[in-house]
Amino acid sequence: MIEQVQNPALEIHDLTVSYDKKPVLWGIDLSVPKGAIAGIVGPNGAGKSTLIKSVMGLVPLSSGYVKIFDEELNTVRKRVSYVPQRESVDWDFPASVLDVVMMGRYSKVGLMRRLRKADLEAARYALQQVGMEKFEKRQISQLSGGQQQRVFLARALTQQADIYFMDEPFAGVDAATEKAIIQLLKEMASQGKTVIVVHHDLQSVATYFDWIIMLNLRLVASGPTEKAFSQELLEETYGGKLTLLTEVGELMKKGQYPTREKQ
Ligand SMILES: Nc1ncnc2c1ncn2[C@@H]1O[C@H](COP(=O)(O)OP(=O)(O)OP(=O)(O)O)[C@@H](O)[C@H]1O
Repeated sequence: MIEQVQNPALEIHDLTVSYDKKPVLWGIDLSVPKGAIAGIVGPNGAGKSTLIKSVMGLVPLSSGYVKIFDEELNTVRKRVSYVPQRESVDWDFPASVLDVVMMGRYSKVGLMRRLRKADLEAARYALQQVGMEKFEKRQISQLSGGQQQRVFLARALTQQADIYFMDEPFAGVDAATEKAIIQLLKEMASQGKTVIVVHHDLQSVATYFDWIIMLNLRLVASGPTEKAFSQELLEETYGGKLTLLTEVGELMKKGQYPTREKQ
């Protein structure tokens, strides 16, 4: 089930990516509508992070192309924000919370311009949005995992981008933080921003995302969650190995699976 959309926020065409000549993504063709909150799901090693990295130009493409708002990445870079996996960052780097969030402004205003009072205000506002305003002077090495994730999100928010790519923003955060983050992402989407998130928890897919990308080396599905998030396609994506799949499938059959409308 692969639904293509007109005038998409993200378009990926015939994308193949290999590491050491071994393909990890194969012939991916998909598009994501503007204003969607899209989840990328698939088993470990399915190529989810690689998909985001290839969109961000961080890994070379063996074939294909990526367009964001119908443009090459370099043309629209200021409209794009990327939140990498928390583990991929050196959190021992000596910087305060405010420093890190202010760094987000550089991608908006350009490296050559000095940051102004308005940038400081934008950074503080972003910290408020993620409930971290009291921590602005704290060294980032002295934060918990969930607090680091919030700071990361605040940094992304200050970029005031139109499309956000986030690699597992809920990894290692507590339930309250996860709720706060998803609320914020939904607000962003309701303002027309497009949010694309690598996600692991299948139980929350239907409540979090209105678009779903199911991946396992090849693209299994890309479409509205209510159409694409089916037992059959889940089995195709995960090879039917997870017992969770059966549980999710049973709930869906009984009509008990939560949907965004019911939330
Ligand atoms: N820099 C790299 N060099 C070589 N192989 C890599 C590299 N990065 C990832 N891989 C391999 O590419 C495949 C896809 O990795 P990727 O991190 O994109 O998967 P993922 O779906 O995000 O996995 P996970 O759910 O475990 O985070 C895996 O087999 C991984 O071992």
